[in-house]
Amino acid sequence: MSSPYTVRWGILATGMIADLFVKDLIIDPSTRNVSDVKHEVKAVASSTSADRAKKFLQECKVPEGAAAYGSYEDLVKDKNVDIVYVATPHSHHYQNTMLCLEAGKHVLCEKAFTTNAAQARKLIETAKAKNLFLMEAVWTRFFPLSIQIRKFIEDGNLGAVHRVIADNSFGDNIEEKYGTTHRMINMDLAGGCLLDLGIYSLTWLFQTLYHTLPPPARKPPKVMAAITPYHATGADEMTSMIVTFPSAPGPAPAGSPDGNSTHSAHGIALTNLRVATDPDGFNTAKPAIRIQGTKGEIQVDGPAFRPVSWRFIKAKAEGQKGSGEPEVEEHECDIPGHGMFWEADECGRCVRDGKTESEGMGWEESVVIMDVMDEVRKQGGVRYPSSIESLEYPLAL
Ligand SMILES: NC(=O)C1=CN([C@@H]2O[C@H](COP(=O)(O)OP(=O)(O)OC[C@H]3O[C@@H](n4cnc5c(N)ncnc54)[C@H](OP(=O)(O)O)[C@@H]3O)[C@@H](O)[C@H]2O)C=CC1
Ligand SMILES: O=C1OC[C@@H](O)[C@H](O)[C@H]1O
Repeated sequence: MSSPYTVRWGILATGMIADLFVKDLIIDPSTRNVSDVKHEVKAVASSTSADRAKKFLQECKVPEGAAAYGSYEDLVKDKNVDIVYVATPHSHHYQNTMLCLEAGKHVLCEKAFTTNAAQARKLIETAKAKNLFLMEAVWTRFFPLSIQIRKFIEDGNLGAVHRVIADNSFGDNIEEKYGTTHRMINMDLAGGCLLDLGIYSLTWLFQTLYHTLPPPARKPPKVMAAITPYHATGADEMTSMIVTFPSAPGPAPAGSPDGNSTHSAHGIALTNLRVATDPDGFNTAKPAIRIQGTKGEIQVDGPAFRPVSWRFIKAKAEGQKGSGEPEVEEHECDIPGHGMFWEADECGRCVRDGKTESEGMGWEESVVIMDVMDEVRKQGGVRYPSSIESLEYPLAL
């Protein structure tokens, strides 16, 4: 057996998610039956101070030897780093990712990829020109659960998929919890539920209705949206989207016009900071996601960003509707850690194999999703400050 490929990581920022990501990186990959790649944290940078970076390394129990920097500029100069994980607020992804790419580093950038689709396109153009790997860190897509569900649909088990309903909402007293400056509702940091939480609802629509089609059959959807802004900052606190996909998995209904081998589907993507997916507040709603086809329904239990269970409920045949219990297949998918290591493994394999993008979360799909979010914000009248929507680089924010 050949030895595993070692992925040498640099960590840009030391906030909440960087902590969880690094703790996952240092888990032994054999605990998730992975033997072809392994991870080393080579350096961490904090824009606050080098001391903050040092403390972060200690708190995350990173093995001795990793460098601690007090600036992101220093991190990207480190020759021991191959790929940088960008874990700053949405507002800063474009500038920070560009910094890494310009320095010749591969990048895994947290969701939402950028503040708008134009920034995403520019980053991709840069990665392509420099032959560097770049991926939006939509970790949920790399869960075995997501892969199982996509395959289940691709294999035709749902028949024609006509509707997906996905919710990722946190019910909080926003005034008390976030005030006016927290990144969740701060317009200067591209806050609001759409980019932070709604991206997962959209992920479920896209990974089931779009990604399950062969690439030439994927058609960008149309969206109708409603947004309610937070009175204190203008960030979106309630966002509901109806997304129409012109082609969706499974056969077209009998009698469809000649040459129309496909059919459309509706996706309902919901996100909200005032009411939760689940009133118990832990977001474990059963289900948070419903994927509905002619042969039955997949239900995925919440939270939409970290689900561990799903079921298939078989549609009853004509004549049997309304009688007896439905046939149900239950699936449990344990996560040996937080679950961010699967996306990290994917990055490692792509870098090892000289790929610039991942099939699981490809560039085109990230851009189409950003296009949808741009349109949602346009319809809802939400605009971030021009500096954080700018394509200018470098720009001090
Ligand atoms: N995949 C997932 O499950 C999750 C993903 N996320 C995503 O991760 C990103 C960061 O979220 P999270 O870790 O919760 O955020 P935090 O506020 O906890 O951390 C963000 C970090 O970014 C750095 N930073 C640089 N500039 C700024 C600035 N102007 N204001 C605030 N922070 C700044 C800081 O690190 P330093 O001082 O060290 O430079 C800060 O600690 C977002 O894109 C979010 O959507 C968040 C939570 C879960
Ligand atoms: O990505 C995320 O998933 C988990 C949430 O707690 C967090 O706010 C969000 O950024």
